[in-house]
Amino acid sequence: MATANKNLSVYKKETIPNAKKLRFGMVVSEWNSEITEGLFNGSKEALLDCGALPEKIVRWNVPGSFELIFGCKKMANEMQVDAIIAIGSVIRGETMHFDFVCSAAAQGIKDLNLQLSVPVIFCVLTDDTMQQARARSGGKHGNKGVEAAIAAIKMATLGNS
Ligand SMILES: Nc1c(NC[C@H](O)[C@H](O)[C@H](O)CO)[nH]c(=O)[nH]c1=O
Ligand SMILES: CC(=O)[C@@H](O)COP(=O)(O)O
Repeated sequence: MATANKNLSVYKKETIPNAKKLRFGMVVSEWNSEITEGLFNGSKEALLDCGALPEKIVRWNVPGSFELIFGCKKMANEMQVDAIIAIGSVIRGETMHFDFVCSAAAQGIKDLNLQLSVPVIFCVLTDDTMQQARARSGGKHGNKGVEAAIAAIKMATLGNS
């Protein structure tokens, strides 16, 4: 199902475990900061809505989506967190760089989920246009940051119920 047929911000709160005991890491790319700040705000608001405590959410910034990989690895190794949300926005330009950054970020974060003991949630928008990115970071299609927050809670409590 394409995003266009699903609002990214919709969740049934009663089906989400309470997050009050959970600690979250959020690694945020500075590239396309209008978009990544929208993703971060949506994600943090959803975590708080589901019971997370502000003092149990730690944020680090990295230059771009490629650096999300090292930033998440460093956070997992140095901070006591139950899940990490990797937030980025890659928007196609004139060259193939888009393809390499998107692929590297996806593969790198996938690899972290194989290597680390904490889940790393892929909250990286990969859009052809700024319009598409705005639509998915709080616009008409909702906010992928919300979707990522719910995924983080579910993965942090996987197997507990
Ligand atoms: N063009 C975008 C980038 N490019 C930068 C890379 O992510 C990386 O920081 C650089 O290659 C140095 O290692 N990053 C994004 O997150 N979004 C883009 O649209
Ligand atoms: C995703 C990118 O790196 C891209 O936005 C950079 O733009 P360009 O391909 O025109 O150099």
